[in-house]
Amino acid sequence: MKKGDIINVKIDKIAFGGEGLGFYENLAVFVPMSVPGDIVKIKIISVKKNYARGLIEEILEKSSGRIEPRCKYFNKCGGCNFMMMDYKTQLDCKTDIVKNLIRDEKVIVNKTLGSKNSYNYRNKVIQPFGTKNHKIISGFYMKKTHEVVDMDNCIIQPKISNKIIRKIKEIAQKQSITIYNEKKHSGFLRNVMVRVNKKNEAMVVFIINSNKYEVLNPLIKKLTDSIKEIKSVYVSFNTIKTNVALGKKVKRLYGEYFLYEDICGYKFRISPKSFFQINLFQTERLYNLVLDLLGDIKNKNILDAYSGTGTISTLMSKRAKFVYGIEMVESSVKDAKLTAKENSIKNVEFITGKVEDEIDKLKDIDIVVFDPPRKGLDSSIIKVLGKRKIENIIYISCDPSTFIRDVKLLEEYGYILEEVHPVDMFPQTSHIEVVGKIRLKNV
Ligand SMILES: C[S@@+](CC[C@H](N)C(=O)[O-])C[C@H]1O[C@@H](n2cnc3c(N)ncnc32)[C@H](O)[C@@H]1O
Repeated sequence: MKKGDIINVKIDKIAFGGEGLGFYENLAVFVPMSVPGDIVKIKIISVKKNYARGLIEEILEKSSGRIEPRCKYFNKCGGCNFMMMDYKTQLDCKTDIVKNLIRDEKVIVNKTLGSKNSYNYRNKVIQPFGTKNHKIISGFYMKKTHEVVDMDNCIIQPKISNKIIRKIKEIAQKQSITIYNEKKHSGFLRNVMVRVNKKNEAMVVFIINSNKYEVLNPLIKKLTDSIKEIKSVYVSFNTIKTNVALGKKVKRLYGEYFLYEDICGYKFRISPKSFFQINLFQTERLYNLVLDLLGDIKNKNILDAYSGTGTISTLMSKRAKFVYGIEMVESSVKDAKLTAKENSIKNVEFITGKVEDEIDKLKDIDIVVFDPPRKGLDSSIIKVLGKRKIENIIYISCDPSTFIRDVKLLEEYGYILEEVHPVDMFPQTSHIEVVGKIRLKNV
């Protein structure tokens, strides 16, 4: 096989990362945007020793799970790479991907817990601005480029987020606000972040390429006058050449300091820089699943490692003897401490720092709940777990590949993975969240 060849292939399943996988003369062929059961005519774009990749030229036979994507930007944007599958097929594919990664009959892999709202769920969005024919546009970057797709309505975002961003573009255009040019590193307005809570209240953060924000004042006045759901406006200063949207410093320019969010009966504060789960309905289910997997913890000291704004710590505190939270983002820890105070919770302590630096200092831990970022656990943490022989671990992961890597390393120290629950936090996309229950052998 060589680049440029046109072949027909039947898609058997979806591989980790979201691409369809079929076989052609025993060679694995990956096909983006395909659905299991599709028969597709593809053009080969690369050939390696053990596999090839090809792009769909024509769908010869449609899978029964294939649907017409509801988003008009689907072909350009690339963010929702599962939107051409019906929701049941998306969930089945996610379960299958996790099973294929784990490849161990002894581990129970449960069916993926689906989301009631598979659209309009994404309560935090950051969009870059751009210009096209002198018109201000915003959206997401076109697949594998830094070119902004001009988008007025992203259907996985809440309607209010779309409305706010449309209004910002309209006002910014009238007020001749300049837009950041990545290549020249010039222009003022870089991105906007909108966070929305269950009550449909919004926080808007303008990310600017300047240390002076005053030019935003008339825009904010017009925006907040016309959209009453906006409860808080911040500016974030980001004057360096970087792909990271938010700058280090933020300043409140209008309204409240926080948004409040209700989760399982507790009120949590959300600040501009704090991590907060992006699909709220599923978050409650995720957290309840964690509580179920923990079982009876009334005599247990628990560590909530990577605790964010202290959501899981707070929920566990009701049942546990004591809970420690470790989190490196200061504003998140501040939010967590205030939540504990406001809810009169006495049996929690939040520590600002890196998990890898702090975990071994806590000597009385019975159980650990990990919820790390995509890169998973630092190898030094695995070594501490090996030495300390923690009886139970709950591991929440937004990247099953690093989750499996860490599980394999823990197995060398006598831990076993008992069960895994995929939870669909990110409908329409190939992203998968899993919760694993891990325990020490013979305990
Ligand atoms: C996936 S979030 C989980 C937050 C929280 N459990 C929740 O459900 O909202 C991961 C968190 O880990 C924090 N973080 C990333 N690396 C860290 C590290 N090395 N040590 C401590 N916290 C870290 C991030 O700031 C973020 O708040």
